[in-house]
Amino acid sequence: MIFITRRETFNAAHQLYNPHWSKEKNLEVFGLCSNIHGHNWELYVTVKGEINEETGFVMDLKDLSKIMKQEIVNKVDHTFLNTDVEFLKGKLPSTEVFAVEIWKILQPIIPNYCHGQLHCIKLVETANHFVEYFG
Ligand SMILES: Nc1nc2c(c(=O)[nH]1)N=C([C@H](O)[C@H](O)COP(=O)(O)OP(=O)(O)OP(=O)(O)O)CN2
Repeated sequence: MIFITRRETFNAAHQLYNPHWSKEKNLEVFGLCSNIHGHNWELYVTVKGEINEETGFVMDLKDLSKIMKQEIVNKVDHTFLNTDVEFLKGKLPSTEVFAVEIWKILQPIIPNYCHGQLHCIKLVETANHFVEYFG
């Protein structure tokens, strides 16, 4: 078993704000992140599998890049995650929630391109924190 990873980047704004709470409670829980603010996000997608003897690949990383762009990056780049993105509608787009929703989209698609499977979604929100989701 070997693990391969592709990185893509995008810019998007979000707001950590629970609409069922008062503005004061949101400020207390989320601090300044309860205001709309933007990030330069990094998305790492890791696929695990065996090496194909004919290609030397687990999966063509160009295919993985194409899938990440089509399914995720093109839908979130330069958006406001709370309202503009269909797959995040009605959700509080913390990095954790965002990573889980990305997994749900990519997990069934990867096996169409290779014998491998999705292993990890790593979503980097700032230079100092990131989330990893293994399904
Ligand atoms: N568990 C989570 N905690 C936090 C999330 C999150 O998605 N999941 N998000 C945020 C904010 O969006 C925020 O923008 C992060 O900003 P900040 O903490 O200022 O960023 P840094 O980590 O880069 O800065 P430090 O000064 O090192 O704290 C907050 N929490």
